[in-house]
Amino acid sequence: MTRAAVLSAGSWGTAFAQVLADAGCDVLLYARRPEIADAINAGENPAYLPGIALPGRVKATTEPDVALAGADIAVLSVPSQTLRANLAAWAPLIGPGTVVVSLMKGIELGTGLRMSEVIAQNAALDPARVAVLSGPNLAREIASRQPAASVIACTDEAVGRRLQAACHTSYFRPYTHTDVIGCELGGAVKNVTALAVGLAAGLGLGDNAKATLMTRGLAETTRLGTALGADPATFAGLAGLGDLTATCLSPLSRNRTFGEHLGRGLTVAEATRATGQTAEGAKSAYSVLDLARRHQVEMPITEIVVAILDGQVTIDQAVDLLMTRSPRAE
Ligand SMILES: NC(=O)c1ccc[n+]([C@@H]2O[C@H](COP(=O)([O-])OP(=O)(O)OC[C@H]3O[C@@H](n4cnc5c(N)ncnc54)[C@H](O)[C@@H]3O)[C@@H](O)[C@H]2O)c1
Ligand SMILES: O=P(O)(O)OC[C@H](O)CO
Repeated sequence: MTRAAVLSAGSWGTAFAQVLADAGCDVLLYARRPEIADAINAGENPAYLPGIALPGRVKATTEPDVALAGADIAVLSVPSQTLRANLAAWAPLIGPGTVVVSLMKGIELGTGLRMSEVIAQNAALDPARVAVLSGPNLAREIASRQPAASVIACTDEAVGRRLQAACHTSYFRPYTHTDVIGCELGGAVKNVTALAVGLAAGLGLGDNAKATLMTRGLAETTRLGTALGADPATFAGLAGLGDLTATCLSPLSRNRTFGEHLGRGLTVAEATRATGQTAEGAKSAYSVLDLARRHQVEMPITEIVVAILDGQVTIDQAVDLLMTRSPRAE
């Protein structure tokens, strides 16, 4: 039987632990707080997924070494900006035969690194042993066993197929891919676009405005991805358009919700508190913009999101700035 360790027990880590268990894996979930580990061992994670009965095959521990000992697969699911610090403790515990899977959708501030790059560098792993799972995967829907598909990207196709088998269930359909760069960028940048769509919703703008932000957001994501070596076709797939659609349209999305709070007039601190869980786009907007500038890629929506987060422009001014950009061909 495949042994999977999942670190940590937030919304997506817990939901994906259930997917792995339903697919037949033996799963040990690492939780930082003992009360969360105890609750999971009693069959629920009320802090993150209240009302979801977890399968008995999902067990929890507060000891990362216990979770990782003998694991065939180590799944990492923490806020992106905390990954490096977490890896300082976890990397020495990852066994030589373990394959690492990133569930995270963010770009590291300061370095511009994708999460798989942070893992490969800090755990000294061959990139062929590091995979990424990304797609339209709202944790609450998946925890409720509603149908969803996703992409497992790994440069080693055989590793990708092994992981695919380890998490394929009647309600979760993973596809394989080899474009790790494209899948990771699709997941990280859609959070910034969803934040912009949330801003538009909070401001009371209509569906034309939201559709425009989504389409032009995907265009700027594709430009950045292509400049960084991704296959532009990836952005039309589940890890691109698929995830963008789910995140921008769903009230379950924390990034969209965060933007909506800002659009209704809350400050960044207030919107962060009101959202409660990780809204990666609030940080990744900065690292994505930094990457874009380094590669001379124009990303007007990301640029405006950063200007709003920094308080340099009001949301009304932002709409004006986007609408009065010089006319061009699509
Ligand atoms: N929730 C979703 O629907 C979903 C779906 C797909 C991808 N993701 C991605 O998965 C990653 C994790 O998201 P999530 O929804 O599980 O987040 P979450 O806020 O629900 O949980 C975060 C988890 O990380 C742990 N953690 C470890 N170190 C931490 C630290 N220093 N500060 C704060 N928390 C720390 C927390 O204890 C918690 O278990 C993100 O990159 C997110 O974009 C989330
Ligand atoms: O809740 P969000 O905004 O972090 O989005 C969750 C997932 O990434 C959707 O695929």
